[in-house]
Amino acid sequence: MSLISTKGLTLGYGKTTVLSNVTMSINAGEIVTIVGPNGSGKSSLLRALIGALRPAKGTVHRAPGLRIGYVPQKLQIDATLPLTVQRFLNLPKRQTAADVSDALDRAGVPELKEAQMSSLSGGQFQRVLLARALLAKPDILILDEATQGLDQPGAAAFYRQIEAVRRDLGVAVLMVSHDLHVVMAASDRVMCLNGHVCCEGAPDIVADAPEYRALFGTGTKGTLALYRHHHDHDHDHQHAHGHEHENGHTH
Ligand SMILES: Nc1ncnc2c1ncn2[C@@H]1O[C@H](COP(=O)(O)OP(=O)(O)OP(=O)(O)O)[C@@H](O)[C@H]1O
Repeated sequence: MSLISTKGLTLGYGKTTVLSNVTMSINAGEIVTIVGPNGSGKSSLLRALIGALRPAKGTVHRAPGLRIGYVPQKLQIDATLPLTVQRFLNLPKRQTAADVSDALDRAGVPELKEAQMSSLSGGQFQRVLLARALLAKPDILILDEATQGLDQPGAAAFYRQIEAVRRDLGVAVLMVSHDLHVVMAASDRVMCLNGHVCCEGAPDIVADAPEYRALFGTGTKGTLALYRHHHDHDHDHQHAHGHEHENGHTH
């Protein structure tokens, strides 16, 4: 059953198109990962899927009554504000103590309930954001580079937690990630974006993929489980890796 799908989805800001003609669908219980260079439209796609960005063209369809748990790439919290994890999880909607405990358990951080938000490590913070997303009792979790800033063991542990959540709750997971070697192992399907859907496929097929390396550089050669990459087109808008967004929108 399809939870979210798009047809001919084109996204842009003002006159600039950032993503063209995306047709995709996420089924119940699947783990799908979106990869792609900086500025390739990954976050924009997620924002369109959750309804926060209007399509320039095409459509987004969400199953009726669909509940989405969204984990943003970053969340700024005023460090001077005294705010415990428990209180944070009760914003903006009051939750039962049992639901808060259950969400923190599932996110793997039951001990953080009384901790100050400002005292959390990067990995702990992401798990609290995961707990917050779980409070929505989601059919699908949408995570935007949730492991950014975590070291490799931290990222791997986070993905194991996501897999456990999927196993226990049967939620679908759609995530953007740069941790390719970890992600490849954990995903049912991988979508590579570069202004359009560049390729899509099962991650477990290790292939020599020159086009993929052309996108991601060769620095990662040998450390990645590459997937088969059928490429039948050229890119007229390659983005440099590490590209800073011109409009001050940085991650
Ligand atoms: N609010 C906005 N207003 C104008 N342009 C935007 C806005 N948000 C994103 N963009 C631009 O759209 C393009 C795609 O951005 P997006 O954040 O979707 O890419 P991304 O693949 O998620 O990048 P990254 O890997 O760096 O997070 C970029 O060129 C970016 O500068």
